[in-house]
Amino acid sequence: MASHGSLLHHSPPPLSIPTKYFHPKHILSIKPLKPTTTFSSFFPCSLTITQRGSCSPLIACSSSNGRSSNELVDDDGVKSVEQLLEEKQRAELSARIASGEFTVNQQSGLPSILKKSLSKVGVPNEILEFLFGLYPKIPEAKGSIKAIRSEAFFIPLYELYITYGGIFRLNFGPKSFLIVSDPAIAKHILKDNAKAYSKGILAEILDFVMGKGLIPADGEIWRVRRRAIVPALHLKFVAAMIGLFGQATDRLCKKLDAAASDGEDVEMESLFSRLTLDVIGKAVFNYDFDSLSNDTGIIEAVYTVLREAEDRSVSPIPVWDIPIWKDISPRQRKVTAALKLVNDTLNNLIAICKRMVDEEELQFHEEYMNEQDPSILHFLLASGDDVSSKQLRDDLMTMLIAGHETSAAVLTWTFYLLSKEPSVVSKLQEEVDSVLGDRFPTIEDMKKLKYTTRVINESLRLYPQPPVLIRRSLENDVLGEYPIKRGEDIFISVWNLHRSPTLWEGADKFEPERWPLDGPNPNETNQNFKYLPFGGGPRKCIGDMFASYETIVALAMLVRRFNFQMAIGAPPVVMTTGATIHTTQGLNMTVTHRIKPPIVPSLQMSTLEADPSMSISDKEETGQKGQVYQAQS
Ligand code: HEM
Repeated sequence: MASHGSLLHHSPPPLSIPTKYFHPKHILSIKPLKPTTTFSSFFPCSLTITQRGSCSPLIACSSSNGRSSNELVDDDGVKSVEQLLEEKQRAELSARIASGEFTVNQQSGLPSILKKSLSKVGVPNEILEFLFGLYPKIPEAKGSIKAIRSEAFFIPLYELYITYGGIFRLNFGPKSFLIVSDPAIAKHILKDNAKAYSKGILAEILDFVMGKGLIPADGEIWRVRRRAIVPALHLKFVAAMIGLFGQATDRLCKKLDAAASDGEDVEMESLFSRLTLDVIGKAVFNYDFDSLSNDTGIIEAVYTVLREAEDRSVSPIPVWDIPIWKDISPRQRKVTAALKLVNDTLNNLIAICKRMVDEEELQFHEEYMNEQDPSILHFLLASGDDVSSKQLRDDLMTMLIAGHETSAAVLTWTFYLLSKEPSVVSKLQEEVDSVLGDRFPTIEDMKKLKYTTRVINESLRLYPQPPVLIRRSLENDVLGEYPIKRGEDIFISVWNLHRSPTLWEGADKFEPERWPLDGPNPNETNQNFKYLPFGGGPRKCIGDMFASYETIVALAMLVRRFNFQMAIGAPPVVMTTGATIHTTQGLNMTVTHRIKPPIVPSLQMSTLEADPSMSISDKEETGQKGQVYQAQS
C-alpha cells in the first residue's frame, strides 16, 4: 500500500502523484537546458534497470547504497544474463538521451520561423539574439515515454534532470508538465510565492477520498482548516504520543518474537503498514485498529480505499468518472462499499467523541488534552471548532492517509538501507543501548537519540515520501529565468533534489554521518530547499515532529531487540510508486533475537562519543546488561 505521497498526502502523497499522466501510452519530450552532461556518468549506481515480465523495465534498488555496478558480479566474477541486459539497456538509454533523441529543437516553432524571416530580410544577428534572447523558453522534451521506462516514474525524471537541468517541460500528448529539480525554484514555488500555486491535479485525484481535507484543499478552506488543526499537534500531545508509539511497537516486537523463535521470515513492509495504521488511528480519532493482531472488516475497508487512491494516481484513464462504471464494475462497487464503511465508522467516532466532550468538565486551553482520549479529534471538538461533520470527516480521513503510508514507507526503506550497512546498525544499537537500556522511550530521549535521528534524516533523503510534490500555477509567474503562464501543472521532484550529484557529495550513498550529531536537525530552511523531507512553506507537513518521533521510537525499539537481514532467496527489492515509494514484492527479512556483543569495538564508539548527553555510567551499565534484549511490556 502506499500513500501519503502520491496520493495521499503529499499529494503526491497523497501526494499523489498523478502518475496517471505518465502512462507509457503518453508522449514525452524534452529539450536541454544546458546540453549536456553524459547521462551515464551521473547515473546513480543505486538504481539499476531490471526486466520485469518480458518487456517492462523497472528500476531496482538492489544496489542503492552507492555501490558500483561491479557488484552485480557474483562470487565467481560472472555476470548474470539479467545483469548484462540491464547494463546494455542502461547504456542504450543514456546514449539516446545524450544523442538528443528526446530533445525538442530550441529553434523550432513560431519564434524560430520569425527569426529566420527577419534574418533573411537583413536584420543583423546581434539584434536578433537580443530580441529573441529576452524571452528564454523552458527546455522541452519529446518522444515516447515507453522508450524510457514504464514504472516508478520519478526515476526517468531523474535521468532527464541530469541531462536537461533544474527545470524542463514534459509533454504527454495534450498534457504538459514542468519538472522542477532546482532548490531556488522549489523555494519560490513552495514558500516565497506560495499563494500563486494550488494543489492542482492532486486535489482532483484525491477528491473521492479526502474531499476538502487539508492536503488537497486550497484557498480559504485550507486557511481555515490549517488554523484549526495545527494547534491540535501541540508539544504535550506529541509527548503523550511517544507512549503510544512505544506500545504499538512493542506489539510488533511480540509478533517478531514469535517469528524469530520459529525461524520464519517476515515481510516487513506490510508489518510497518499495520504498525503505523494502529498508531495513526489512535492518534487521530482514538480508534484502535489493532491491525497487527486482527484483520477485521474495517481494516480491509481502509486498505481498499487507500489502494484505490494509489491506483487512481497511476491510472491512464479515469474510468471511475464514468457514472455507470461505479455501478457495474465489481471493483468500484467494492470501493464504494469500503468508503461507506470507513465513513460510517468515522461519523460514529465523531458522534461518540462529541458526547464525551459534552460531558467533560475540562476547560479548553492552548495545550488542552483529555488523558483518556488525547486524540486530534477530541481536541478539535473541545476547541469548539465550528465545522461541518463532512469537513471534519474529510480532515480525519486526510490525516489517516497522510500519517499512515508515509511513516510506513520511511521505516521500510530505513530497514532496507540498514540491511546493507551493518556498521550503521552497530552504531545505532550502541546508542539505543546507552540511551534507553530496556525501557520504553520518553520525550526526553528524543533529543538524546541523535544518531538514530540521523539515520531517519538520511533515509528520508534517499527515499523521500512522497518523491514528488504537485502544484498548479494560479497566475503568471517567473521560475528562474523563465516566464510561465497561469494553469501550469508542476512537479517538484524531491527525489531529484535529494539525490542531485551537484548538490550532495556521494549523493546516492547512505551516510547518516553526513549530518553532524551536534548540528541542527536538517530541514528545508537550514538546507536551503535542497532537502525537503516534509515539504516547505505554508503547506509544510503538520505531522513532521509526530512522524519523526514515531519512526525514531520504532527504529530504536526494533534494533535493540532484533537483528534484521534480507531473507535468503527473497525477491530483489524493487521500487514502485503510488503515493509513496513501495516495494513491488515486499521487504522480506530474517529476524533473529539480538545477542549483545560482549565487547564494543572502540571504533564504533567514536561517533557516539560526540554525544555529550551520554554518560560513562550509561556505557558501563550497557556493557553489563544481559544477553538477549527484551523491551518492557
Ligand atoms: C514520515 C512521515 C511523513 C512524511 C514524510 C510527510 C511528508 C509530508 C510532505 C512532504 C508534505 C507536503 C506536501 C506538499 O507540499 O504537497 C506533507 C503535508 C501534510 N502532512 Fe505529512 N508527512 C508525514 C507524516 C504525517 C503525519 C503523521 C501527519 C498527520 C498527523 C501528516 C499530515 C500532513 C498534512 C495534513 C499535510 C498537508 C498540510 C497542508 O497542506 O497544509 N503527515 N507531509
